Amino acid sequence: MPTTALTSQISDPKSTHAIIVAGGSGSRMQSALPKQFIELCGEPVLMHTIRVFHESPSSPQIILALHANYHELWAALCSKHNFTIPHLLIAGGETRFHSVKNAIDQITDTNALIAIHDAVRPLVSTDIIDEAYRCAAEHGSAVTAVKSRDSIRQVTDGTSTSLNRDSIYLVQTPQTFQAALLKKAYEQQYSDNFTDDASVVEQSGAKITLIEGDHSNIKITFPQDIAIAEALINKKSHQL
Ligand SMILES: Nc1ccn([C@@H]2O[C@H](COP(=O)(O)OP(=O)(O)OP(=O)(O)O)[C@@H](O)[C@H]2O)c(=O)n1
Ligand SMILES: C[C@](O)(CO)[C@H](O)COP(=O)(O)O
Repeated sequence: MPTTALTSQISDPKSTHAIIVAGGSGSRMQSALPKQFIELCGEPVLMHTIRVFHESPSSPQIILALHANYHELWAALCSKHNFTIPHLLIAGGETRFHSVKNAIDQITDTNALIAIHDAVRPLVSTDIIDEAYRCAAEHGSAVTAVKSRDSIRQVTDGTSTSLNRDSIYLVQTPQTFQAALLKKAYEQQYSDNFTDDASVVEQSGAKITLIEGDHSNIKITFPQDIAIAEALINKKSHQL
């Protein structure tokens, strides 16, 4: 039996985890129900997002960070929609940083790969999820980003100057990291400059690797984003 050849064919499989952050209140959406629960094509935003991760070949273990006040509502919605995808439900924190930190604390395997994804980006694709795990395994990090389609100007002291848009990237999620790197970064004190996971990891001294995102992977932030997301989901389902 060619044991050497066989062993060399098996790539070092690491456990994969996906942290879905849903601990926000959605103040910019101005709706009584936080935006992660709003129905898109008949199902809450959050269920669309979790399903994509569940269906990705990387098959991550899913951790959902949700404010404790909404755990009962989530259980009721899962029952109503017959939603049975396995996931660990934990409490969200005061900010996105604190929600991520709570979730990271649940993962003990320091060799794991951890993707962090906004619950309110339901249009992520399985291809991007898998590529992010692959790239993070190789480089330590994989942060999804797209080039700006608009021209860019920077305003300083009331004067605007044109910037080279080819050097500007708009950052999305998933943001995927080797666990040891991410855990060390999240031991830092919270700062208001931490707008995403890449900024936390970068501050800890690690290099960030960008991967190609998708302009369709929108973050549902304002009321008009619901109609845009529904149109994109309908388009996607017609393509299948
Ligand atoms: N304390 C928080 C705040 C935000 N998030 C999550 O981080 C993601 C991106 O945040 P954002 O779009 O800003 O969501 P909200 O904070 O809910 O929205 P807003 O800023 O308009 O209040 C969302 O999935 C949100 O639920 C979180 O897990 N915990
Ligand atoms: C993490 C993020 O989605 C990357 O674009 C974004 O930074 C979240 O920002 P927000 O201020 O919480 O909307």
